[in-house]
Amino acid sequence: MNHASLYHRASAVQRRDAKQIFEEFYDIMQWRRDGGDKIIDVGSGSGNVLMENIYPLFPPNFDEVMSTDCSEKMVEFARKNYGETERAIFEVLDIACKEIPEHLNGRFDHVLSFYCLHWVQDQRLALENMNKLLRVDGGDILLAFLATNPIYDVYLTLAEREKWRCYMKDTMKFISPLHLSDDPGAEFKKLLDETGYEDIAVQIREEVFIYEGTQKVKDNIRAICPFLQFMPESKHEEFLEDITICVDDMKLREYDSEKDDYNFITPYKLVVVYARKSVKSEKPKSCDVDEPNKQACSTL
Ligand SMILES: C[S@@+](CC[C@H](N)C(=O)[O-])C[C@H]1O[C@@H](n2cnc3c(N)ncnc32)[C@H](O)[C@@H]1O
Ligand SMILES: CC(C)=CCC/C(C)=C/CC/C(C)=C/C(=O)O
Repeated sequence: MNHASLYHRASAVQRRDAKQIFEEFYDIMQWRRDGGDKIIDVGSGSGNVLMENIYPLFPPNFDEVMSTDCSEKMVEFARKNYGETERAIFEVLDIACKEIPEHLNGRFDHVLSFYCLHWVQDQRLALENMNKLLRVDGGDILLAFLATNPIYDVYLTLAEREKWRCYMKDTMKFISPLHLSDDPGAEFKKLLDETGYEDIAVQIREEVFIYEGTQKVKDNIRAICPFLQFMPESKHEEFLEDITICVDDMKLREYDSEKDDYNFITPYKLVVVYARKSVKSEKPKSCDVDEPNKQACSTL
């Protein structure tokens, strides 16, 4: 995704969900007693959700928030628009990178990520990297991302059509890894169990968002659709029009006679995750503890 200014204007559902979830989980997050919390946001995009909707909700004595994204254009846009905000820093970070940059290892108390992980095919690696970002003695993650969304079914339909097929190769690469899962919650919980987390809460929320007006839904799709970059700009409007017709075929488009326009009903499944970094207590190295039935030290 690189359309920072488009996304900045067309991200209402993302703003709504991120704010609601952060407010909901605020009290169970492990804020430091002495303040000084370091927070990283993964996949911040244009920065508006983090800086305008989440930042004002941080505890007053937090130390720093790092806004990150794999897209240099997004990070540049966020830094340009929010770079003067105190205690806010901006860095490029691909959460599915092979190795977390050394200066980020074990630096943070909290990892946040909203509407990003459905863009990441290797979610196991992403969770492993998030774990490395957290300080060695603990920390927590708060995530929200899509399991399913009707836009993915639209992509799969249009990718079969002769006129769009050549622009929509590797369609599955741009669809949430959990979109076709029978049990997205169990699948993701298993990943968390296997990547060093505990006190895990995974919820699959059935949500609905209504885009009022054809232009509004096209703007939102234009902001996030990964296939437009592969086709000439002269075909964009036709592609977007075909999407709205496909949505109509799915019975998700409703005519509003008062406005002489359409509303677009979007039922989606949102994965909401809270978890804490597992902190293995150091087992005593000594074997001189005289306890009954104590196993031989070799098995410590
Ligand atoms: C839909 S935007 C979400 C932006 C913001 N978090 C929000 O809630 O609106 C998804 C962002 O995730 C970024 N992204 C996708 N894959 C990523 C990855 N592997 N590492 C970091 N960011 C990634 C995209 O560049 C894009 O800016
Ligand atoms: C009815 C219908 C298909 C509406 C389009 C909904 C829409 C714009 C979904 C975007 C989902 C998505 C990938 C969001 C994101 O990553 O922020």
